[in-house]
Amino acid sequence: MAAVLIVEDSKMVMKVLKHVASREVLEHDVIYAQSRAEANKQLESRSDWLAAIIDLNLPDAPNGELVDDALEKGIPVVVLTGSVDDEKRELLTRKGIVDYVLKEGRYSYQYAVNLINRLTKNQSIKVLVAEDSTATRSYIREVLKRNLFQVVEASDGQEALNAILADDEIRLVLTDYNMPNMDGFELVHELRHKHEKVDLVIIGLSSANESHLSAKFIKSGANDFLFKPFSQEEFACRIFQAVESMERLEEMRRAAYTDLLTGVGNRRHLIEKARTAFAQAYESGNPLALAAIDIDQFKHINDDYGHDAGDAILVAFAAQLQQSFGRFIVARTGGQEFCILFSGLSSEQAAKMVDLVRQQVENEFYQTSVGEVSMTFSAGIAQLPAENLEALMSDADQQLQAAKEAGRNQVSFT
Ligand SMILES: Nc1nc2c(ncn2[C@@H]2O[C@H](COP(=O)(O)OP(=O)(O)OP(=O)(O)O)[C@@H](O)[C@H]2O)c(=O)[nH]1
Repeated sequence: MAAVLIVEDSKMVMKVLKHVASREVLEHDVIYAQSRAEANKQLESRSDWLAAIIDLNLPDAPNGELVDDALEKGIPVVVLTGSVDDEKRELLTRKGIVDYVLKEGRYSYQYAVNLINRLTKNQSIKVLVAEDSTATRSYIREVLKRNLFQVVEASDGQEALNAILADDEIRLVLTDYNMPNMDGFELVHELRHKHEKVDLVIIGLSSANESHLSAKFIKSGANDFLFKPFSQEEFACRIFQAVESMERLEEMRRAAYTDLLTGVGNRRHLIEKARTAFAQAYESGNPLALAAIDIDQFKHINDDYGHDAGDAILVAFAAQLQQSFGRFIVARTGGQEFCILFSGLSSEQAAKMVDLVRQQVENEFYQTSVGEVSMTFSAGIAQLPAENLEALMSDADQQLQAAKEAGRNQVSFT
């Protein structure tokens, strides 16, 4: 667990910071100090610092000396300051801090702490900078690195395109317009053939005297644009805003495709995945099977042990399916019904795998708040050819009914 240092001499401000940090910074050790001497002792005691929030004026460091100490150690710093003017802003930017926050009340402390969480997430975001000017590229790289992003660089559009096609982890692209081999618009066009706005955020860079380019960037498919030259402050704000909206969309998409109770995929997830799996199976001639799985006599379980116990069993069973069939597509498609899409397997091969889990389940007890409960399930499995997912599901359902009618706790397949 990396550490975050918070240094503030005012007891009242520290109280607010502690309150906010204890609620918001959950992934790190948060260490507090009230002076430069105390903070430096802490800084010496370990080396895994993620970042620091430091008051610019401390009794034993009245001119930001502790900010310099931390920056010298390569620790990203968010500065707390009582006032700011152009001169101070310029000085702080030159020092290479992440950001400064005016001590204006609760919201500003919340903002400072949020920046720590932003830095944490930035560590796993890869950004590609496509820019032919070495000076601008290295300026952008420095600002991105200061904010803990991973940075990949390209000096023209073609190089950028190749890098992105070869690396799925690139989530954000900053692209200049004027570049050799392929310009920024062409790059955006090419990228939008493959990546939607939520998968890959693109920000165009254009000079203020070419203001028409900004709208053209957006029309070509960029998410946003920035006029050059930009201040570090503006740049970071725009990047954060773009990344946060990507994360929000991602979260919405995840929620739309996830079953709320069990956390496995829902019917929509299955339908979405099946579309690609069907196309691949028909193209390659590889087999594809679908299992419809239904817990036996689930109504009795609810009646005998209560709805909460029923829910606990659904959660545990879904986790078991996910663990056993994680490399395939697992979805909860109804109350006590689950489906598994087996790409590359015939229904006979899938049936063997499902039957192993069936045997495991019949010999197991599930922990619930009212004690241990045992259960069984039945499964029906069908395979291609089928016209579409609905037809395959209907074939699998017929097999499931056959398994139920034959006495439950068994697997039937075509
Ligand atoms: N606890 C709980 N129960 C649910 C949920 N969704 C559906 N059920 C219950 O699942 C039961 C399904 O009952 P039936 O369709 O009669 O099927 P069954 O009792 O499993 O019987 P067979 O399928 O014939 O073996 C109903 O009692 C539903 O209320 C859920 O999210 N949580």
